[in-house]
Parts: sequence; C-alpha cells; structure tokens
Amino acid sequence: MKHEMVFGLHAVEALLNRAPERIKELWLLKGREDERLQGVADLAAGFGVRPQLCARKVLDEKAGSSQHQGVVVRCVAEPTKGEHELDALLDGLETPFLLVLDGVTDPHNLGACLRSADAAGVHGVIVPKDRSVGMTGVVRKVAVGAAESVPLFQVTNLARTLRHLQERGVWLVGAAGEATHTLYDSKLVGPVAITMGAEGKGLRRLTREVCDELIAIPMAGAVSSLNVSVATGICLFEAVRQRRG
Ligand SMILES: C[S@@+](CC[C@H](N)C(=O)[O-])C[C@H]1O[C@@H](n2cnc3c(N)ncnc32)[C@H](O)[C@@H]1O
Repeated sequence: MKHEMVFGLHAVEALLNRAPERIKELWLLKGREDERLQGVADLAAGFGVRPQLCARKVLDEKAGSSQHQGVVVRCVAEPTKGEHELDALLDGLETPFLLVLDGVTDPHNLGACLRSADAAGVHGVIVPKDRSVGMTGVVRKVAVGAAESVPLFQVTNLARTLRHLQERGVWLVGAAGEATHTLYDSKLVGPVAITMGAEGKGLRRLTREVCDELIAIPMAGAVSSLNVSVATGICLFEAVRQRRG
C-alpha cells in the first residue's frame, strides 16, 4: 500500500475530518503550547489516532519541508483519479464547472489553484499526468484543505479529454493573454471548463486549438501576464458572478 506525508494545520485537519481512517501516524511538535496543535491532537484522539511528540528537526525530515506548522501525518495515499472517475463525476452533474490546468509545474501554484477552485465551487480540477505537478505534500499544505475537498483528475492525453468534455456538452474556455476578446465578454453560465496555461509557456498549441473560445483578462499596466493562480481566481470568480441566481 502506498503511503504519503501530509503536513500543515489545515491540510491535516481536513484529512482528519474527511478520511481519518487513512491516517497511520501523526506527529506533533514537542514543547509548543499552541491551541491549534492541541485542537489537532484532540481531533485525532477522537478518531483513535495517538499523536507522537517530536523535535522540529524530526518533523522537518518527515515532511521534507520546514513548512509543516508543527504537524505531520503519514497516511495511505489516495488512489489517483483519471478519465473513468471524471466520467463518473460528469454523470452526476447537471451543470459541470471545471478547471483545467495545462501543465502547471509549481506545487505552490497548483495548491493555490485548488484553494480558489474550492472557494468558487468548482466540481473538479483536471491536469495532464506528464509535465505537470501532481498531488504532493506542498500542494496539500498550500491548498489549506482544498486538496481533500476538490477532486483532482490526472489524465493521460489532455487534448483527448478536452474533446471528450466537448462531446458531453462542456464549453471550453481557454485563458490566454493575447486573446482578442475578454473574460467579461464571455458567457460562463452553462457547463464550462476554464482552461489555464503553464507558468512559462501558457496554453499548448493543441489545447488552444481544442478550446471553443479564448479569453483575456484585460491588463492595464506594464506587465504582460498574471501569475497562473491569480488568473485562475479571476476567471473562476467571474464565472461564479455570472452563475449566481
Ligand atoms: C504566467 S501565464 C503564462 C504566460 C506565458 N508567457 C503566455 O504567453 O501565456 C500562465 C497562465 O495564466 C493565464 N493568464 C495569465 N495572465 C493572463 C491574462 N492577462 N489573460 C488571460 N489569461 C492569463 C493564462 O492561462 C496563462 O497561460
């Protein structure tokens, strides 16, 4: 059975609340009087998980990062979701609202996108299996619990998956700074997948070609593009605005 490390207060709390049975070990920072850490210890105890206290250096090693906020968990890894699970999700949705990330490689950006996706009520996030970051401890930490609430689908061939979404009636909107019409001219009320490009290269040619529509976020200043997670938040919340009521 594959195991993974989850760290950070929100990520561990979300795991305890959603899937405590996956947790095998839980370590807390020794010698710190902290209400949040005590809260995690109490929550864990309620699920029969006994926290082990250890020094910061040991936690750093277990997490492979110093950004653990005093709590690290070893848990059974969740099986990766792919095309089949995505189809099952679509079967149960009347008006899918999806986010596609075409090759985002920075775990901080994926974590931030998942966080925004959760806040916007996105049903699922789709990423290609290759040349793209998958679920990691840093992603979970940055996502502050959203990695546990928003399903992430890793697909073998993104262009094929996008065409499949189209066949199922999903409108594909690609975000590209050079597009000639803007996000605010776009209709985002029906079944929609908002597709964002990679940090360096943006949307790949094939992805661009498959999209039904390309939109730009108007830029008033000197810089030519936004960070992908910022652009994601802007696009998702324009869709939220349009989809209200
Ligand atoms: C850092 S940008 C990539 C910049 C890249 N040089 C390019 O040419 O697309 C990462 C992604 O964020 C989105 N993005 C950033 N700024 C945008 C804007 N002004 N309008 C639309 N999308 C934007 C796009 O999806 C883009 O592919």
